[in-house]
Amino acid sequence: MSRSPTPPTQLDWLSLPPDDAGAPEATAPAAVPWPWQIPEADSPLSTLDRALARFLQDAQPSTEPRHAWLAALVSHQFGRGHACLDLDALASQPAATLGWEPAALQGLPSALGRAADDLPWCGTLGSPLVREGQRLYLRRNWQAEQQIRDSIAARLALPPLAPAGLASALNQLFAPDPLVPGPDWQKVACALAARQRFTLITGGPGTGKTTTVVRLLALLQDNARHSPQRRGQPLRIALAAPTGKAAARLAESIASAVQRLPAPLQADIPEQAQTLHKLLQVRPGAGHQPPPELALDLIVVDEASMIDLDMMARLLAAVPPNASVILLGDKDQLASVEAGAVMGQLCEGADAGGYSADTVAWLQSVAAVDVSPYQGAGGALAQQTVMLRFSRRFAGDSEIGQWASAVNQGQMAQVQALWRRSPRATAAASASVDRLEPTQAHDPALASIWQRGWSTWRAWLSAVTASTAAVDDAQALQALVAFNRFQVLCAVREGAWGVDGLNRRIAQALGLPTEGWYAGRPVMVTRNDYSLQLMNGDVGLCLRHAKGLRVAFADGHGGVRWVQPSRLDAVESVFAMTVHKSQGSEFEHVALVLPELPVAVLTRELLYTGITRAKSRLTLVVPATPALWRAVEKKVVRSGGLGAAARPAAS
Ligand SMILES: Nc1ncnc2c1ncn2[C@@H]1O[C@H](COP(=O)(O)OP(=O)(O)OP(=O)(O)O)[C@@H](O)[C@H]1O
Repeated sequence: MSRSPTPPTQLDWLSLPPDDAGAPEATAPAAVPWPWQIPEADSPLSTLDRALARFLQDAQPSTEPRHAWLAALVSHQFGRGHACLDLDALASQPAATLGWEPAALQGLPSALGRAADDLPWCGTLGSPLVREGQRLYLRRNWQAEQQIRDSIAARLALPPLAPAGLASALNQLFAPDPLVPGPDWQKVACALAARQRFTLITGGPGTGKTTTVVRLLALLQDNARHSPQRRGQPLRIALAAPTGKAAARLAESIASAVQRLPAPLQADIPEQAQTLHKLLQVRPGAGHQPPPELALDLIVVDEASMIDLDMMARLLAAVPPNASVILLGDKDQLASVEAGAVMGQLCEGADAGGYSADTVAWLQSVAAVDVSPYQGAGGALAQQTVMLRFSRRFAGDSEIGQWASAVNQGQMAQVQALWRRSPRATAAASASVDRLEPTQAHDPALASIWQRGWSTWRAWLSAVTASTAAVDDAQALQALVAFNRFQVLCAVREGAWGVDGLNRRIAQALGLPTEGWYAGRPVMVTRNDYSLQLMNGDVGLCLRHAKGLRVAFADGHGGVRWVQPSRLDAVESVFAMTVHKSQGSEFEHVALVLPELPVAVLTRELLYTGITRAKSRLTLVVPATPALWRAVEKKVVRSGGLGAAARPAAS
């Protein structure tokens, strides 16, 4: 079989150094038999995984077949979102680690971990693979982790900031609330973020991440305006999020939280947020351009759980070393689509706190908050990590909150009790969580869920389609708001319970065409389009505009952008979307549809993310309950070196 040349993207992906920087020289292929013992067609290894192994073998032949296996497995794990191949996990739990069926595992050689000891493609300057302890990386992932760790450590090592009058400002902004149990974590988060240049704030929906940050920004700006060193100059602040939708939502929540501040504190808080792609000038196909140098004093990034390794490394490199970085997110949500679980790993241990005696004493003195029950041996990062625990959205006996918490904590008995307690979806329109166990995808009860979910939007649509008048901007915005109140979320794309099939059947149930452009068609952009300024995940509605059929997108500034359907080459109907795509969005009412079988992607994180997209109503569509139980049991573990265990011990 001929050895195919390596595509340029693969070199880029390995982060190989230039030819003269120590890269292994190509030599004739070794005379060892190619090590795959399973037919290519049945192998869970992709062409790319094999190509990488071949490339390395060609460049620097090894007589040990297990070396090629290791290289292919590192690539395989990268493709599954892991930052590295965890050799311990591979040895102890190969099936769970690789996600392979028993038949595929039979082809796997034994003692692969031992073969990693003399792997020829790692260990030298610029080598394509890097081993750190029991973790084997593609060099680029290792570099990204290093950059993230170094940048965070450098920020945490700077002398603490000491905004004047911090204690009184905190007291002014955070009045005691007897309804909130335990320490005032919002006040703690604000205090810690004011003292150091890197802070992680994690919390479930409605726990007050935005409110806290807005109060922090008010406090810091007030301080800056009164600081003689700054001569009245406010801080330069940027707000960002990984997707267009998340950025728009952040801007909206910030604007509304600013309104609730005392008037003198409202000045100089930005109300525009941008995507990380735009801020960091990431262009598809542009290769690895150096990150821009951002001129700012502080950046707040929301939905940080969606940020992958590469993007986080780029972000931290772009922010000046003495500027503050505040990451907001929910550590328990689905990790990024691309490799890494940066937020989840950096926040490991956040539940327990792990605050040092110094931090506990400092918080007591400056914020009058007692976090001594959360004292522990966390490292420097733990001192700057806060978990907000009280949800004002899902407080008390909120059923969605109970579902979210039981699923998140893997409490199977509680999930089963909640399931039994939920009424059938069509019976009680007032229940905040209801459920349906359809026997087949054409179950008429499903059609009634879709019709009821979009009833306001459909009424609006029939009224405008009955009229010959064109739709104006205000009407288009109303239509988008009405449409976005309800959303069907699926765990998978394919099959009867996946996005593709459901989109068609929902359109039929609503009496709409299943193909082509028509007034009322909701679409989602599936690829970033920089010329149209549309981002992957943006949702628009096709409507009858004065110039003909146009797709209306909210522009994020209270206006509408109209785009000709013919210019949109990467869109799909969006009655249903995957839970992955829904990250960063919320809807009044969510119908969460599970597949019949417990497929690999159906995990606790996916369920939790889907459930928490619902603001006031959740309809669970579960054709077979074992899939639900299995998902609750299945927690995703992504291998990587940013977790607490890999970080330096307590400082
Ligand atoms: N300390 C507080 N006092 C009063 N209301 C608060 C407080 N903190 C948050 N809220 C209210 O709770 C709701 C949720 O707060 P916020 O939007 O800040 O949470 P979040 O964690 O950013 O939510 P999301 O999950 O939407 O990102 C808002 O209506 C906000 O006004």
